[in-house]
Amino acid sequence: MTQPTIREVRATTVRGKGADYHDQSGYHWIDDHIATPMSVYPEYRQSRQSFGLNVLGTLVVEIEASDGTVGFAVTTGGEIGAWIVEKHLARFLEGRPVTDLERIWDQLYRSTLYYGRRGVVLNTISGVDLALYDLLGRLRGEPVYALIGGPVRDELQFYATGARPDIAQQLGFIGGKMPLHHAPAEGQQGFVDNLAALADMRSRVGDDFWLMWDCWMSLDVEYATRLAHAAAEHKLKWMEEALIPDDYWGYAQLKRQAPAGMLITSGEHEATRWGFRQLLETGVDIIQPDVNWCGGITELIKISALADAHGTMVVPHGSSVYSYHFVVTRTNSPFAEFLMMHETAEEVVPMFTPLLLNEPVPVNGRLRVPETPGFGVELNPEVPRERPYTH
Ligand SMILES: C[C@H](O)[C@H](O)[C@@H](O)[C@@H](O)C(=O)O
Ligand SMILES: [Mg+2]
Repeated sequence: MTQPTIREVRATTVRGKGADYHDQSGYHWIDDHIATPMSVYPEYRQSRQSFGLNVLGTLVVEIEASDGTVGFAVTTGGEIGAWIVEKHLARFLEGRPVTDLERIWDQLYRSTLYYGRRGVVLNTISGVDLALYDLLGRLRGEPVYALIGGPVRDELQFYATGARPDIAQQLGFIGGKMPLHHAPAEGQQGFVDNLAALADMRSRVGDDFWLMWDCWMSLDVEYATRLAHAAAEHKLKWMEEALIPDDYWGYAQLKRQAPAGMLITSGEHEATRWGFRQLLETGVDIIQPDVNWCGGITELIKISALADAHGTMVVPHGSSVYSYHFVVTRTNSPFAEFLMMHETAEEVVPMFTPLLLNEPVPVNGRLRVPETPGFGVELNPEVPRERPYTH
């Protein structure tokens, strides 16, 4: 039986919410005075959108096979990603067998090295790789998790990221990760306010519920060390992405200086097996690649094996069905992240809403990954998309 080949690759864009989940309108906890590397500039402290966290928008990659079957994936990339797909990457896909995942990934990565290596280029390569897996699953009538080794557990368990870990606890999640609100530039008052917020949440959830901080690259080693030691009395479980991703030396020092028992984690803005090799060698306790940003499933399989050899857990940054199909197949990924995209983090809503139909969500903090072919989701036809470039 001849293998279907790739007939056409199409890149479209969406503005507002979707895969660029920071692109919210109106009040949203995810854009409310969260510490960032830009916090050194007072005018950019209140809103991450003010410095452009939502400029990219959503990229949708569709790949049509010779028999008319279409697979797709969504990621953060917008028009830049669409240009890269249509003007550069399409040539390595069209005409090739759908099963050529490794060869295609290698050519996409090598051919963009002179301007890629991570960031929006790897987001785009990830989107292509995920669309290929979705297409292969649809062609074979299999969920993606069945293509990459099959489930090692019956269901996933989740911690929730958002402003209300106390509500996440009531909803059945195993922990709550809060955004850190004040960076070093906000001085001692910011330090005190950070701790007060943690102490307050600890008083609401009791001693055993996991509480974590997401520091979103906003700290330096000295401040992070002091904050970690001060947070220990409130049983902070992990301090996430304290430093900028390139400061591997800082992560190694922070890991050495952190209180015994407190986990140091990072990785959502890292990409490829080479980037994660550097991060793993710092000794961090958990790496958190985003499968929509690190290179897709083809690359995350390699990253996960490297981590496993280091005895390091892989808990992918929340990316809806794309991480669920991966996490359910890996023994060193014992739980997953669910990002609370409800504006006050008080309800469970689909992460990429309203972009996808049939997007599953955890119930009581747990989820059985659907057996539907591919990633099991469809594009919502009511969400307008544009195709800014063709080839
Ligand atoms: C909540 C964090 O500030 C980010 O918005 C989030 O995308 C990411 O860091 C996470 O770990 O969920
Ligand atoms: Mg994070």
